[in-house]
Amino acid sequence: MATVLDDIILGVREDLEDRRRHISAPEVARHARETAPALDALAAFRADGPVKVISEVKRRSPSKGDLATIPDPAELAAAYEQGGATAISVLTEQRRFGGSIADLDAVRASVRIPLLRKDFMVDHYQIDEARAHGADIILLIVAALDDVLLRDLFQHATELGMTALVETHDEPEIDRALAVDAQLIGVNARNLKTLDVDRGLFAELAPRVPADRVRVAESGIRNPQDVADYVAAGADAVLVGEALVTGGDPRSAVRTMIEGSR
Ligand SMILES: O=C(O)c1ccccc1NCC(=O)[C@H](O)[C@H](O)COP(=O)(O)O
Repeated sequence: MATVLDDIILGVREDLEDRRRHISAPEVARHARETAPALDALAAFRADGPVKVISEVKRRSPSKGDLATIPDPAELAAAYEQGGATAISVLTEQRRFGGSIADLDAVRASVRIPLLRKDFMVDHYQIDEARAHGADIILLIVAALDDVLLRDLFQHATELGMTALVETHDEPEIDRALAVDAQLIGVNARNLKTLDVDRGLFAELAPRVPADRVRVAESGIRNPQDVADYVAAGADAVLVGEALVTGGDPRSAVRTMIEGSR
């Protein structure tokens, strides 16, 4: 039976073919190479100081439906940056998350910190697009890729000077992330096949990720206590969406999460 992740990727591939008909792959690749160099996201995550927060622009989701309208993603991202976010994640998938490449452009124009294009990457074209629109980081979901494609997309991002956030959900996926030499490794508490969230998963899996890698706890983070728990379990960074877009004061929410983890 098809999983939620399978369905999302089916739609992503259809939308990708549409865009490819409008702007050819060589053209997007040329734009990607002509764009100002990507910011060094790894350096930002490895800098001294408290936990790093990746703050997400997220309108809706398969698990929760509508979360926030976010009429001005640039304003939201600026609030995140003022609150002390290390990076901004922009969900660009349209069908299930209500995002777009236009959101990426708007956010890029409003912040100076590294930008993650959060989407379901299956093709060089999407990585070129991400770079051409100012993203510094792309997401690679191990569960969505075979080893050959994972390595190929990882190498392509690296060649463009980008950082890949390689997302895992179990031990074999961590081993696959390590096999491509991923430096930024996410453990998603949300199972993308069932949408169940397990906040205890990070603590179980983190010891398998070498300490010289940046360990990111993703999803289901509700408050500063959750962040503190993840830091105690070895997280260098957390990725937060829903709690920030629904809380009403994104700037203080980011700041409180950082302060609460000290
Ligand atoms: O959020 C979902 O329901 C979802 C479902 C299927 C695939 C991906 C999904 N989310 C993407 C993310 O990874 C999250 O937006 C991100 O980790 C933030 O999660 P949260 O803080 O729980 O909003």
